[in-house]
Amino acid sequence: MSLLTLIRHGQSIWNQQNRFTGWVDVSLSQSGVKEAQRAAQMLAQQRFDLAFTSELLRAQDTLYEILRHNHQCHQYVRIHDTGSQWYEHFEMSPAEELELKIYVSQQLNERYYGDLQGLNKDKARQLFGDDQVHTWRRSYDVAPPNGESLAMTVTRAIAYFQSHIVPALQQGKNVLVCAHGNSLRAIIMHIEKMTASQIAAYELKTGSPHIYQCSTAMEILSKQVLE
Ligand SMILES: O=C(O)[C@@H](CO)OP(=O)(O)O
Repeated sequence: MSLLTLIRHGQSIWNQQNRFTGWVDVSLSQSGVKEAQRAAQMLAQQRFDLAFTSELLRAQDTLYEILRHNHQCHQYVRIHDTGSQWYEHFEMSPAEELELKIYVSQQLNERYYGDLQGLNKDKARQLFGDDQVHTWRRSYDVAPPNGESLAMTVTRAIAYFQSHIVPALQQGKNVLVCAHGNSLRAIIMHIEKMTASQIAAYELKTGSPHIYQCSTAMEILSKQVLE
C-alpha cells in the first residue's frame, strides 16, 4: 500500500487579483505562504519517499514549505531532467538514500491559458460574456484562444503520471505531488474515474491536501481531504 498526496499550491498573487495565470510564473501571496505553512503543519508527520512538482514557482515554493517542516524529511535534491534518471545508475550510500528526490516537470504545469494569461477574469466576462468565459474555464474540450483545453492538459499530465508516478506507487512509495488546479484536476479525474461533466464541477482549493491510499494494483482504497 502507498499514499498519494496531491496538493494545489497556496494562493498566488494573481489568484488574489483574480487574473488568468496559466504558465506565467507568479509567486505566492502572503495568504498563499500562510496556506502552504498550514498544509505543512497538517503533513508534518507524514513520510514522503519522493515528490513531484511543476516548473512554476508557486508550486515549488509550496512544496519546499511542506518539506522544510516535515519531520521525516532531512534533505532533498531537485532533479529537473526527469527523463534521464541518472542517479539510479549508481549504488546509493545510506546517506544518499535519505535524500528525498524532487522531480520537476513541465507536464505538471498549470493548463496553458494562451491569450487569456494576465487578463482579469471579471474583465474577461465583460469582454466575452459569462458563458464564453465559463466554457473556457470549465468545459472539458474547448480551448481558450491559443491555449490548452482541459482535455489537452489531461493528455500530458496523465502521460507523466503513468510513466513517473504510478511506478513509484506500485513499489509502495509515498508520493507527494504539488501542482496546480487544472493539472491536478486531470490526475483526480483519472484516478477517481470521473466523467468530463464530473470534473467540470470539481473545484480544488489552494493549499488543501488530498490524500489517497492506493493498493499496488493502483486501486484507490480511501481518500481524505484536509482543510
Ligand atoms: O488562472 C489559472 O491559471 C487557473 C488557476 O488559477 O484558473 P482557473 O481556475 O480559471 O482554471
